[in-house]
Amino acid sequence: MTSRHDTAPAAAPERETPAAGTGAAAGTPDAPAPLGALLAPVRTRVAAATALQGLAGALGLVPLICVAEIAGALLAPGGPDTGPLWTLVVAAVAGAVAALAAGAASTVVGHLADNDLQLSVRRSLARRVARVPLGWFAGRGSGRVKKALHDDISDVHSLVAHTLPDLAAVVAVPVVALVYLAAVDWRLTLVAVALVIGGAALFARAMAGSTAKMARYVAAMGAVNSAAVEFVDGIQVVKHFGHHRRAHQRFTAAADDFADFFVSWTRSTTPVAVGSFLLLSAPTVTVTTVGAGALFAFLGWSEPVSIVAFALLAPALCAPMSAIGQSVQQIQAARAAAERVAGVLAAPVLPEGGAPAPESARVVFSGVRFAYPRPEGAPGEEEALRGVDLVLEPGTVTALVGPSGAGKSTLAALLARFHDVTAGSITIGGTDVRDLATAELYRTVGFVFQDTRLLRETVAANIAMGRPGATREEVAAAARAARIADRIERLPRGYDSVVGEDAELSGGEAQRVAIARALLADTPVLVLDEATAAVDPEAEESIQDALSELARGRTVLVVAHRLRTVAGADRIAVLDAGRLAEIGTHADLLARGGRYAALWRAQQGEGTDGPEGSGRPDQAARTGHPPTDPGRPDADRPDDPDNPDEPDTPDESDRQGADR
Ligand SMILES: Nc1ncnc2c1ncn2[C@@H]1O[C@H](COP(=O)(O)OP(=O)(O)OP(=O)(O)O)[C@@H](O)[C@H]1O
Repeated sequence: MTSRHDTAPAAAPERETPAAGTGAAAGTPDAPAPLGALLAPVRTRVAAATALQGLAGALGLVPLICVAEIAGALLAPGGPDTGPLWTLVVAAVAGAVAALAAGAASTVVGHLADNDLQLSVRRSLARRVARVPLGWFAGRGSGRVKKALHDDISDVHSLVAHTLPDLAAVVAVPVVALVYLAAVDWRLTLVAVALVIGGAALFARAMAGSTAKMARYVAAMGAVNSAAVEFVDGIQVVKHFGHHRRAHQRFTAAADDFADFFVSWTRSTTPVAVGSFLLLSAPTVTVTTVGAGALFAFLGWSEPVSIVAFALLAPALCAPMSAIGQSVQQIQAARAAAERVAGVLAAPVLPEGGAPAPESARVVFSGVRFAYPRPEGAPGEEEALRGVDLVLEPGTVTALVGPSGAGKSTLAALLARFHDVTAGSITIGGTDVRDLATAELYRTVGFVFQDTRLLRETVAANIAMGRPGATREEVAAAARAARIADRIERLPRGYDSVVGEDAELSGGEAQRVAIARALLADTPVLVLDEATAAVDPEAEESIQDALSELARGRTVLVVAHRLRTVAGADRIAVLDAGRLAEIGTHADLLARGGRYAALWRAQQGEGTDGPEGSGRPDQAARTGHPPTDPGRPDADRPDDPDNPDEPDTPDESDRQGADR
């Protein structure tokens, strides 16, 4: 196919705004750190909120300063000076009111900025997530998006709306207090500062090596968690095989190890940490400075009245110390959160084309190669598909079979563009799937996979997702065709029952709702993953009937793990180690005596055939297609590769370019 795509990497990463429209790519040398990039759109307002909170903290000291000044005026050595009294009272009240107003303004500005930031980040995430390949979600994508949208944004919220403004107050309050107290009495100020320095030094000692100790703490906690999960998750196996004592011992050993480490850590740090908190506590600072003030007054070094200022304001010097530790932790959490958000915002997206709807439903896989993206730093690259050529003719059912890991699901997922091919191309009606807009692609290709997800909406809405605007009659007709209408009508509110609330559907029922959705979507091309491996025979029968209905008249690619369910397909393509090994009808392939015949015999031997154990594929019921050739003798004995009556069909794999 077109050379443009032949050299294009899978899902050519197209970098978008890394963080809320900042226009710089995180991770590049000149890019701002993710947190800076994330906050850029609201930087001015965050700065304003921070400044206002700092101002509020400083203004909050004004009443205390005024009280100290009033005391100074009333206790003046030459007798009470009532002159500045009213001015000081007014200043105290004005300071208190202004502090409240600045604090409130900071809260409003900070929260509005945070609100806009959350909205823009969530929108950016939603835009990005809508354009990443569906295959991205199969990895760790869903969890990452959930964390980015919820937990990480809440960490950034704490930073913008609370931590940064509070940090400003934490810095402004001691600075203003220090300046005022130094002006009142520098000797007493030195005493207070000595306490702060002593407390901070002890705190630093208590925290020495805390990074390594924290890592050990996390590891020990992780060991307890995994032992607990292993114990609970594997309880059935463990009990069955009589290993409960060993599993229990592993859990208690991990818990003991954690407890021992924690006790030794706290034992070594507690005395120093407690000393630090004692030195920095308000009673210690007050008692010490007041005591020192009394001594200094006795020695004639200080005015006795300055004791009042220190009694009121010295605690403000060290009160914020504990808040700083907490703020630093929150900033670290927000930085990590911003990195994760930037990671999701930088997820590779699928480039889209604008080609018109394909004119036919003929699908051509041409030299398709694909390797899953490896996690960063992981060595090597193993191809899941190594050059597959395959044509799906309109209106036919093609089954993909082969051993586990052969690449069946991968090939099917590429047609639904869960990923883009690494090399080669996939066309529908001659148009490369990469040239179609996503909406056009999904109007053309429908899929029903084993892992069915229904939204927490009404059953009708879940089915109508296949065709927005479908009438209730159309929804009900699709449900009938998908053999799920009876079950829906028995729900408390019928089609208006909400999935997960009053519509608790089993896996097989959810599967049929998905089939009804696909029926309503009425796409000319369908990708089906055999979906009946885990359901009981009755449900399997219903699902197969529904699938047969769905397959009628479309170009269908069905991934099959159990051969009997697809023995009636128009063609069966056998994949092996990422290559097309054989292709033909069930009868052709049995006659060929190759890999398919071996797989078929192996599955017969496993007795996986159930009622069809005789080897008679119930062709019409399985795929909605008539048997390949009901008149042929082998139609009655398709499992017999040695059937002498089997016509020697040409090996279609040669035409399909198999075994490249
Ligand atoms: N998300 C993924 N990331 C990395 N490698 C993957 C991923 N999914 C599948 N693979 C690998 O790609 C190869 C083909 O897997 P695929 O699921 O397509 O095989 P399959 O034939 O459908 O197997 P099964 O019958 O067991 O479902 C395997 O080696 C598998 O380990």
